[in-house]
Amino acid sequence: MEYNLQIKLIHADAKLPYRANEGDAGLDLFSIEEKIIKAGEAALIGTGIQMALPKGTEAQIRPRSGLALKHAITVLNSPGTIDEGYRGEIKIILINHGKKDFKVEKQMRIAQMVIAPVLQVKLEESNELAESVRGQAGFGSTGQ
Ligand SMILES: O=c1ccn([C@H]2C[C@H](O)[C@@H](COP(=O)(O)OP(=O)(O)OP(=O)(O)O)O2)c(=O)[nH]1
Ligand SMILES: [Mg+2]
Repeated sequence: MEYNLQIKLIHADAKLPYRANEGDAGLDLFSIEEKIIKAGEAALIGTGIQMALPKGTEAQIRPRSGLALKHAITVLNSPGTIDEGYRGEIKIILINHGKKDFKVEKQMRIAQMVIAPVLQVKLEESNELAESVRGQAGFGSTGQ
């Protein structure tokens, strides 16, 4: 099934998210800013877009592997969460894990977003939890 994703361009340099190939999960997001991110530092970069996500979905902001591999540039809060009801500008927190400064250019594709379904749950406080085979074992309990 196809859902409509409304996008509003709010800046002269803003571009619609870019799907490189039909069927790709990720829609690339463009920077509207030119900014140098110093080695080891993070920066908030504007995309110049606002969105109205389809009901029952979120957008996940993820790094682009090419930027990560070639320049050690990634998304600090990956995956960033865009809530369904958020109508502000989508912004990306990039971090430079490399040893060299990195220049973000205007209209550079800096991250990608994946639209994903969100289960709406009703919270139910309970003293007795449904039993499971794993129980409380975790954090390496099954070995290497
Ligand atoms: O990478 C991101 C992450 C978030 N947001 C926007 C959309 C999201 O719906 C809102 C809040 O994000 P989040 O819930 O991650 O941040 P918070 O620190 O919990 O802020 P809030 O108290 O506003 O929920 O900020 C972005 O534009 N980019
Ligand atoms: Mg929040």
